[in-house]
Amino acid sequence: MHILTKEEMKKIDKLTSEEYGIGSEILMEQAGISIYNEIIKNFKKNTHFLFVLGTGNNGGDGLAAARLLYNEGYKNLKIIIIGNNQSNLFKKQLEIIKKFKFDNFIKYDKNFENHVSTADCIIDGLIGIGLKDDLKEETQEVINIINSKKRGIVISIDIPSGIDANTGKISKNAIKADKTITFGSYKLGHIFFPGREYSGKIIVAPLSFPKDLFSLSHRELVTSDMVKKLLPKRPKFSQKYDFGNVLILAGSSEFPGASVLSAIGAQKIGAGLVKLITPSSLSSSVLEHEPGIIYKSLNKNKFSLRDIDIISKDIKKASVIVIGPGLGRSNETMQFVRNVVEYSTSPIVVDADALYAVDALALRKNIVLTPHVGEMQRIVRTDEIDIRQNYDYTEYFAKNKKATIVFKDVTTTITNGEKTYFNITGNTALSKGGSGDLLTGIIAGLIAQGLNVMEASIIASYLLGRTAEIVSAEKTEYYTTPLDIAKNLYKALLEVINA
Ligand SMILES: NC(=O)C1=CN([C@@H]2O[C@H](COP(=O)(O)OP(=O)(O)OC[C@H]3O[C@@H](n4cnc5c(N)ncnc54)[C@H](O)[C@@H]3O)[C@@H](O)[C@H]2O)[C@@H](O)CC1
Ligand SMILES: [K+]
Repeated sequence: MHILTKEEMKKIDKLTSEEYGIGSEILMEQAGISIYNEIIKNFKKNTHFLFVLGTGNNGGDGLAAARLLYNEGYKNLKIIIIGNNQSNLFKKQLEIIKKFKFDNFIKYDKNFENHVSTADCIIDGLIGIGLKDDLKEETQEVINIINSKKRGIVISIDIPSGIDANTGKISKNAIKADKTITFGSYKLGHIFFPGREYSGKIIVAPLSFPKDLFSLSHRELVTSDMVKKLLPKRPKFSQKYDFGNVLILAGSSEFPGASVLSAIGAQKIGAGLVKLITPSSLSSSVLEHEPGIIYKSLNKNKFSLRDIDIISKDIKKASVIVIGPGLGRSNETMQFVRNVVEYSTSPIVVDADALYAVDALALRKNIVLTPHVGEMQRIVRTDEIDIRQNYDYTEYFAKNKKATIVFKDVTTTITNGEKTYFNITGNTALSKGGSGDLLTGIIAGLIAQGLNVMEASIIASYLLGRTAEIVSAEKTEYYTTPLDIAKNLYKALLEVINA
């Protein structure tokens, strides 16, 4: 599913009308029908509805839905219109609903609170993708009353009013919806916080938009279907060398655990051979978890420059390298990282401490950087931009550095600067030390099986998040650890494969 900016949505709207002859009036009627259909599935005819509408096309959709309900015998409907500048389509919808003899329009006055608190269902059609600048005071007030006095269910049309469709940011205030019915496809504001939270459950009504038009967006949501299609094949006539060779250069005497999780991740996702080389022997516990992993310790505290000579054969043999988890950040180790990246031509997953060397690395498209929020903010070297709210900056950075980035956050951004995928599976069970190391290993294990770095990152992010959801449904988000997730990865895999 493509994820659109408001500009892209407007362009698709325009092309649907101009190139395909399906005009905005038809689309608005369809929007109304899709809201109507969602409502009649869930509410009886005696339900008390309050439609709170602006005067743009978002409000027009609301009028269409209200009229359809009224016509079908839903008589307890009140409509309140906020604002003056009526769009042409809004005016038309207003004329139509009046022809149906609907006249229960209420004014915005001191009784508004009462209308809000007695409604079983409030439909928010104040503002959609047409939000401009900061919310006007009156609109802020209306939203405040709805959020604080509502008793019933709140359904937003297209996007909760007050949420910027391009960023998910709140403009002064925004409706907290239980459900949002959007049109054509997701907008970016639905998947970035706080918009994602304010949207509640999101339903996408396709309307008559031609599917081909959505490809004008280079951004997509990672879905189970997508993951299923991308999963590497495991032909019967094969052997371990067909599933690739993962080399993990990770760990130190100070941080021996991270490398273990990376190695387990690579093994559990199906890599043919996983070799973990660590400086310290403290990571040998990996063998208790997965004796199939090849483990080698250099019997020292941390990697340093000359270690490249000892492992050069391994580097040549590797179909993919992981470098970073638990390395520490000493100068010598950073030099080691730089040398490995220069020496190898294979795909490399650069994570954690190795990201500290990023400025000095010769990056290329088959190098994946996997920063979390703090690391990402640091590697883009600017405090002026809140990187969590500026996916386009992450895209720009990837393009500029010619690398692939997996920016791990509640909404994970996977981008090479040309195509971008957002993953929204996962929960707070992942906000724990070690889950990034596990992800890194899973990405590498998938690359080893022949996927490109983008494909591997898409699948790994989805599966990690989905497994966290499945495991914590049983064990809670408090209790679930990266090792639990690693051991249960098969559950998300089965879910995807059997879907
Ligand atoms: N784009 C499409 O293809 C389709 C769009 N439709 C609807 O049309 C909407 C977009 O319509 P419009 O472009 O008319 O815009 P909107 O209706 O989303 O927004 C304009 C309205 O919001 C008010 N507004 C904007 N900024 C404000 C602020 N800061 N404070 C207070 N009020 C503010 C304006 O006064 C106006 O009443 C979509 O969200 C969707 O609901 C649907 O009819 C289906 C098809
Ligand atoms: K809205």
